[in-house]
Amino acid sequence: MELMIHSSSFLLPNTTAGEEEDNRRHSPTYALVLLNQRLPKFTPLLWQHARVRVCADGGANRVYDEMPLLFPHEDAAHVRRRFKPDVIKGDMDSIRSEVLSFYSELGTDVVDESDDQDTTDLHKCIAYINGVMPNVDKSSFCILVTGALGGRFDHEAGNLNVLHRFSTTRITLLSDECLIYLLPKTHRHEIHVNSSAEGPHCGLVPMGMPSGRTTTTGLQWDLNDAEMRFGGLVSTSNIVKAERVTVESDADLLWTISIKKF
Ligand SMILES: Nc1ncnc2c1ncn2[C@@H]1O[C@H](COP(=O)(O)OP(=O)(O)OP(=O)(O)O)[C@@H](O)[C@H]1O
Ligand SMILES: Cc1ncc(C[n+]2csc(CCO)c2C)c(N)n1
Repeated sequence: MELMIHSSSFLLPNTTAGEEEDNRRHSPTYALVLLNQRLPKFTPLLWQHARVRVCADGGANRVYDEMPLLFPHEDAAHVRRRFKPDVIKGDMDSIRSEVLSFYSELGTDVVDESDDQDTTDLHKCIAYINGVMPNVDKSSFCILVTGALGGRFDHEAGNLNVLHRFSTTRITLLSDECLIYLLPKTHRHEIHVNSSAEGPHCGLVPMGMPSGRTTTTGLQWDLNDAEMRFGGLVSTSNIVKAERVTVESDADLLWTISIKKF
C-alpha cells in the first residue's frame, strides 16, 4: 500500500529569508479558500504563499472586514487592496453589495452560481479549484480552508462532507484552534507533527463508515488493529507523543490536531 505523507508546515511562521525559502521548498503548493466565519489569526501567512485565493460567498465579507483588524497600525483601505481575492464564488446570498463591487472593481473574478441550491459554497469552491488546476500533481497540492470549524453545526457537517466528496483532493479544514483532514483508506499515512505550531491534542474519527481495523504509532493511546465506530470507540482527546505519527486503517478516517496560539 502506498505511503501518503502529511505535514502542516504552512503553519510555520516566516523566519529568515533562507529558512523561508527552505520551508517553501518543503511545503506543498496550496490554494486557500476563505469561508464566512472569523478569519484565523494566521490567515495573512497562508495568504502570502497561496497559489490562488478563493472566497466562498460571505467569506469575502470576512476578508473585507477582518483583514484590516489583523493590521491595526495600517490604513484599512490599503490593507483591503493588498488582500484582494482572485475569485469570489458561491450562491451570492451572503456577500454584501459594497464588498462585491469593491473587489470586482479591483479585478476579482466573481462566479455567481445562485442556480445551484444543492451544493454548498465550499463544494463550489473546491470544484472550481480542481477545474482551474487540472494538471497539478495532486500528491503535492492541497486546499486549505479557513473558518470551516467551530460554528453552525449544519455548516460544519457540510464542510466535513466535502472532505469525503472530494476524497482524492487533499483538503485541510482550519480554525484558530484545530485542523482536520481525511486519511483515505487507500493509503498508509505518515503525519509529520510540527510541534511548535500544532498538538499535542489529537483525534482519529471514523466518520462516514466504521473501521474494522486501525493501527497507529506515535500516540499516547495507540490503536492496535482496533475497531472504531460511532456508538463504539472513537479516538478523541488522544495525545501526540512522537514527531511522526503513522496510521493504517481499512476505513477513511478524519485526523484532527490542535493548533497552538499563533
Ligand atoms: N457558522 C459556520 N460554521 C462553519 N462554516 C460556515 C459557517 N458559516 C458559513 N460557513 C461556511 O462558509 C460558506 C459560505 O458561507 P455563507 O454564509 O456565504 O453560506 P450560505 O450558504 O449563504 O449560508 P446560509 O446557510 O446561512 O444561507 C458556507 O458554505 C460554509 O462552508
Ligand atoms: C436535502 C437538501 N437539504 C438542504 C438543501 C439546501 N441547501 C443545500 S446546499 C445549499 C446552498 C447553500 O449555499 C442549500 C440551500 C438541499 N438543496 N437539499
